[in-house]
Amino acid sequence: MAGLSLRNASISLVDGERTFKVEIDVLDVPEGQAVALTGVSGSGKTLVLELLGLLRAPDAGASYFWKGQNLASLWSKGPRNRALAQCRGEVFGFVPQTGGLLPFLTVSQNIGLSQSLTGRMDSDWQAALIERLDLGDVSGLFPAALSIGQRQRTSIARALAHRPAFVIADEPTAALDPSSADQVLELFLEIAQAQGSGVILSSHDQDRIARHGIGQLKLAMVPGGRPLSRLVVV
Ligand SMILES: Nc1ncnc2c1ncn2[C@@H]1O[C@H](COP(=O)(O)OP(=O)(O)OP(=O)(O)O)[C@@H](O)[C@H]1O
Repeated sequence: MAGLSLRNASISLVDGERTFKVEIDVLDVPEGQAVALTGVSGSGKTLVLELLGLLRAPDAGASYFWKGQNLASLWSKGPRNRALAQCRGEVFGFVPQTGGLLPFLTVSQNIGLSQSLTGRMDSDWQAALIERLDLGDVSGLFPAALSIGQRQRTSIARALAHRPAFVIADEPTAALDPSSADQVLELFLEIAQAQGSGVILSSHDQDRIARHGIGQLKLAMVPGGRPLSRLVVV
């Protein structure tokens, strides 16, 4: 399969008295398609997105491949090694849950960041994103002066600007009203599809995901003693 292929992965968090584990037997993300991780709050959606985006190491024994490259092995030289950071920056674009914009950069500087970090400068594409995401009037403003929707659209533009193979978006519409959420999601999926990026997003809102025709992977808490969540096919 062309795309991301994760097998036999888990993430274990132990923090004093608190423990939490997510288990994933199989997770495939085809290139150029969108999938959504759903599940209740606290079921581990953000953790799995971080694992997929090389922001968090899986437990030992996981297999994680893209284009024949073993992405899981990139962690073997530590979390700050250059190959890991380079792969993360070049293959993925991120839309963090809170927007994650740098407060000291303007909208257009924030959007240009992913291009300058990867050396993929493309001012025409940057201008097209600003126009498509309706950010022209605010492109010179700093994030503090933006509405939540404008921040979210800026974050989406930044994640797409370097044309990553995959865009990872953590609850990209959670802070928006229902009609803006539908519009932003539609636009996001349309632009990602136009440039051939795969999209992996998380959402609480299974109805919205279904309405947009996005395939779903659900994280479900396993009943019983210890906090354990497992990915199930829905
Ligand atoms: N350091 C830690 N030690 C133990 N458990 C942790 C630690 N950090 C996070 N967790 C637990 O990991 C679980 C998964 O968190 P995560 O943020 O991935 O959930 P989520 O599904 O994205 O939630 P939400 O929808 O509310 O954003 C939570 O139950 C949280 O309590």
